[in-house]
Parts: sequence; structure tokens; C-alpha cells
Amino acid sequence: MQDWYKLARQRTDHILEAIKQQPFIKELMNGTLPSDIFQFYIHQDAMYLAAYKKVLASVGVKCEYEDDTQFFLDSATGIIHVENALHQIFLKENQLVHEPSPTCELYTSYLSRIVANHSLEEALAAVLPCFTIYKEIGDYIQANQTNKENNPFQDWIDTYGGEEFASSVNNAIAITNKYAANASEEVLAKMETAFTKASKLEWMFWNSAYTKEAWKI
Ligand SMILES: Cc1ncc(CO)c(N)n1
Repeated sequence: MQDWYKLARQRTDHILEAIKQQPFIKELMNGTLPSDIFQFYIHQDAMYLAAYKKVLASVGVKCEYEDDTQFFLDSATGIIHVENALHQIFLKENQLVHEPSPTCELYTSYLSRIVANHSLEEALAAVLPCFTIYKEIGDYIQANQTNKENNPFQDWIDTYGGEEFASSVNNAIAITNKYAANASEEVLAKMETAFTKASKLEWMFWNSAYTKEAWKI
């Protein structure tokens, strides 16, 4: 499988299209997303990223080649910078929420489990939508918005639509493709399942922010 990502991207296109149609994304793009919803999202995302950082470091440890290990360790460190930058702008201290929503818990637990107990190939496929979907959504918003001068969420949009993130995303894709090139049919099927599931969890994460998802009891 030479270009594994291309096929996985095609097969999950409906999920990406559904994300673009979400009110969270539409209102983020036109700048009308209510601030309580964005605050809820930023808080949940802070908890998500804290877990994701550890997941990326573990993926790095599992990699066979030194450059790949370095890439994932650098990405984990990069998250600290992104977190700090975005949170300094957006995080309002007086509204701190410490409990992860069910979806945040589900997504981070899922990734941790795959990385801890499954193959490197599956782990790479599971962490990839976090890179690629944010890149696609950042680019989509930048290409379609008409309010770059006065969108209150522009710093967030530019973080993921920017060039720096693009090179990191391309590297993550290239590494995943490299391991997929030598994977058996059985492993490839598991990779696709993991990529699809993580893509759905990205959809759920934005949806859960928009509805300010809470524990049912
Ligand atoms: C839920 C989620 N997925 C991906 C990213 C991109 O790093 C993020 N910040 N949050």
C-alpha cells in the first residue's frame, strides 16, 4: 500500500464533509460561535491535548527509526507551545472546568488504549486524524471566510490553517504511509478501522462542545 493515507482519506470523506456542516464549524467560521461554547471547547481541548501529548510521546517510543521517534517527540513538545499560545488568548481562568466530558474521555481513552496495547501501525493510524482533520478544517475555514479582519477566533483558525502545522501534518502522513507500505492486509484493515474511528471521534468532539455535553448522572 504505497499511499495509504490517500485511500483512508477518500473512504472517510463523508466524515470530513459532515464536520464542515456542523454548526460549531460554521459559527467558528463566521465568528458568531457563542463564547460559552468556545470556552467549553477550549477547556475540553486543554484536557484532550494533555492526554494526546502523552499518546504522541508513546507513539514516538514505539517507532523503529530515530527520525520518526524525534518527529513524534517534537510534536508532543509542539503541543505545549500551541496550548500555551491558544490558552493565553482564549482561556478564561474563572470558568475552569476540570472534568473531561464523556466524549473527551472516550477519545483520549481510545487513543491511549490503542497505543498501549496494539501495533505501531494501528497507533499511527489512530493519531493521524488529529493532524489531518484539523489541517483540513483550518484550510477550509481560511479559504471560505470573509471576515479575517474581525473574526474573534482568527488566532485559533490560523494555528491550524498555517504553514507550520502543514509541514508537521505532511510528516505524520509520510511516516504512516511508510509503515503501511510494509503492512499485511490484516494490519491494513485494522489501520483503516482506527483511522475511521478517530475521525468519527473528531466529529463527536466538536458536537459535544456545541451541546456542552455532560455526564448523564
Ligand atoms: C480534539 C482535537 N483534535 C485535534 C487537535 C489538533 O491538535 C486538537 N487540538 N483537538
